[in-house]
Amino acid sequence: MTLDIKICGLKTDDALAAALDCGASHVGFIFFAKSPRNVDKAEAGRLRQAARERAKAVAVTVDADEAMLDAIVAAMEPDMLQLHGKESPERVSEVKVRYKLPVMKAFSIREAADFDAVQPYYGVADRFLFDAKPPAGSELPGGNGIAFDWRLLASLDGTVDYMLSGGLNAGNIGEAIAATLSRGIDISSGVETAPGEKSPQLIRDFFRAVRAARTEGAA
Ligand SMILES: O=C(O)c1ccccc1N[C@@H]1O[C@H](COP(=O)(O)O)[C@@H](O)[C@H]1O
Repeated sequence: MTLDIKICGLKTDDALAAALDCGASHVGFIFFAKSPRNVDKAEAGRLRQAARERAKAVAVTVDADEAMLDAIVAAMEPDMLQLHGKESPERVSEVKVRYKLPVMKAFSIREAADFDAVQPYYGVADRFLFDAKPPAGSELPGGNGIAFDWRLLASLDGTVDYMLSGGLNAGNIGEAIAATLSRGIDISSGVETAPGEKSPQLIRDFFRAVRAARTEGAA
């Protein structure tokens, strides 16, 4: 089974190049003013050019309105939208119709009951993303470097297409892959030296750890 790998929160040419050279399937750009990974729309548009034909460019937004989404889509021509706020199923549908792009809907998970919120989005969102609940006081709905209990994912039907995120890094990705049926993984702060500062070396280390885990799992 292929495993999609998304490196999120990219802002620089060197980090983007490392992600693409390592074989990232998705590269993510954050449009959320409070995030240290927030990127200017035009700059994201410039960066995403390098990803064409190599990886899917994902625009990450949080409860964005039409004006903001219109501007992002026009400036960077994403291949996919990641909705990381409290967008309702109706809102997800509207966004899909308006932009004719696949939508990945993010959910915050801390306990089994948090998966109850997912049900209304089946058949609406193209993919799910399961991230940890932000810690109290955090202004970020994602990118907090916190993992949730991956064993909770066992309650999901094996056919559910999701990306696993939240607190992944080179040290725990082997355990995460072994513990879940995830078809995709998504990492941001685990390949940073400081909030918003991506490290090409940590990106390479992460891919090396993924490959080692996959080789081990296949043996
Ligand atoms: O990374 C951010 O700053 C961010 C801001 C707003 C919405 C989502 C954000 N990031 C998402 O968080 C997860 C991964 O986080 P981490 O690996 O735990 O740091 C990923 O889905 C990002 O797209």
